[in-house]
Amino acid sequence: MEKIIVRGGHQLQGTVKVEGAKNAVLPVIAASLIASEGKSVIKDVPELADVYTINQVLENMNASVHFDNNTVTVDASNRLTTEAPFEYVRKMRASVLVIGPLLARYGHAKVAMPGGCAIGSRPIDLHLKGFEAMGAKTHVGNGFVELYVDKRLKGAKIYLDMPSVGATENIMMAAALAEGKTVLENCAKEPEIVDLANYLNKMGAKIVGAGTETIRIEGVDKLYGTEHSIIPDRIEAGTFMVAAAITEGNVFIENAVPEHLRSVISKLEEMNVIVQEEKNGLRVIGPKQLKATDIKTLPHPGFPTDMQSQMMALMLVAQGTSVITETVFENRFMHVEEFRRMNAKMKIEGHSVIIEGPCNPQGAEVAATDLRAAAALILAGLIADGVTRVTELKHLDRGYVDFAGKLAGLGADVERVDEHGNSVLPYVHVEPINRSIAAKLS
Ligand SMILES: CC(=O)N[C@H]1[C@@H](OP(=O)(O)OP(=O)(O)OC[C@H]2O[C@@H](n3ccc(=O)[nH]c3=O)[C@H](O)[C@@H]2O)O[C@H](CO)[C@@H](O)[C@@H]1O
Ligand SMILES: C=C(OP(=O)(O)O)C(=O)O
Repeated sequence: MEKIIVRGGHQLQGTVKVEGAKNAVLPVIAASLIASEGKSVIKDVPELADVYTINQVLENMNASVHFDNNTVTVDASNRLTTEAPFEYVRKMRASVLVIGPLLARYGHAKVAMPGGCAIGSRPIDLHLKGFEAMGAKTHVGNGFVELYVDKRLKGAKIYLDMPSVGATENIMMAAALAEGKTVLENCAKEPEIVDLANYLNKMGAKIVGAGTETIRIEGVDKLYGTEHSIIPDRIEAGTFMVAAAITEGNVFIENAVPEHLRSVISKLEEMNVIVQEEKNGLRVIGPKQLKATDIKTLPHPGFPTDMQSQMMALMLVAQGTSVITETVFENRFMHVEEFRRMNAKMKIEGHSVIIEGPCNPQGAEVAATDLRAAAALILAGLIADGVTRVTELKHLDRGYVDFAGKLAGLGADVERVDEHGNSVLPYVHVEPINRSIAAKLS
């Protein structure tokens, strides 16, 4: 079993470059299924396990997919099959994003039910309600959800009970090729929604209002392959902002987009961190003494749940009592137990965690419970006394390209090793063919 070994006590300095956003590229690749003519060329694609998974989902449906040099090319002009089996959906919930494109193009989609995961139950009822409003019939059975529509989806007025990112994306993709107009209200406003709408519009769709709470979509008859560059990953950027802050470092985070990170910047500033906007990125300077604060996770532009565990690591060493309240996912505190193994003083009360700081973090053997928890435990390791060993790196590889290598490049003592303690190449440097096989097997 591979581990990341962190020896704490190094200030981070230098420049780190942010990759394309995982949460933007997954729906964009899924949306490529909708182009019945021409190739889709997607640039600035990060080499993540999740990208390999979504590529396999598409290949399994008979689309031709090529991934090289941070560019994914999809040719979906063949006749596709319309099923996504459990082996993919189990690994990555975003696999359900193929439903919208398939249903719109073929009037049929069959996808394994995603089930719960380490951060909550994560149903897809809002996706299904949206498709049903557009005329689809839904059947759930034998672990699958199957959707049909006679002839073509019809545009509809749809109100989302909550601003779900995935439901907004799935319905927007379906509506792009539906007959007539769709008005989607109370939708998610994340930058990744805007990126997907821009991509669909380049394919020939007519979508306005993405990034606001009402999106209007005029359905078109056909969509075509196009070229698109993925926006930078605001969560990877935020994670490195915390890395700089927690180590009293001074790091330039290249490609970080300040407009995507307002809530994170504001909370870091409340904690005494200096954040400077520079050309093409953000500089973050960690203070001698961090100050406690409170955070409530919310849909964008509120504080992102995907930054919650990293901020918890920062609060361990802040002066005073901090409170984090999680409102997006029902159970995203699995990492609290792992932080406690590192001497954190934390208490869970309902949907909140109370963190008594500053503690004196101690190195320990800890297990990543989800993707962001993996990063957060490594961040805590950067300032812990002694050695921290983080296992369950399959979570980390879903969302961070060479996290250990990038931290080491900033001066951290971080190394990825195999079960014998030998240094190993990060996921990104393993030969593509082996990565692809590894993704299939894991
Ligand atoms: C690949 C991707 O982009 N993942 C992101 C996406 O996940 P995802 O799209 O799954 O997140 P959603 O915004 O849909 O989920 C938000 C909340 O709504 C609930 N819900 C959602 C859909 C539904 O049909 N019914 C329902 O009850 C979920 O259980 C959750 O409690 O947005 C999340 C919230 O910002 C991020 O943490 C994830 O990193
Ligand atoms: C929860 C996350 O992703 P996913 O929705 O793909 O599980 C995340 O990126 O932190």
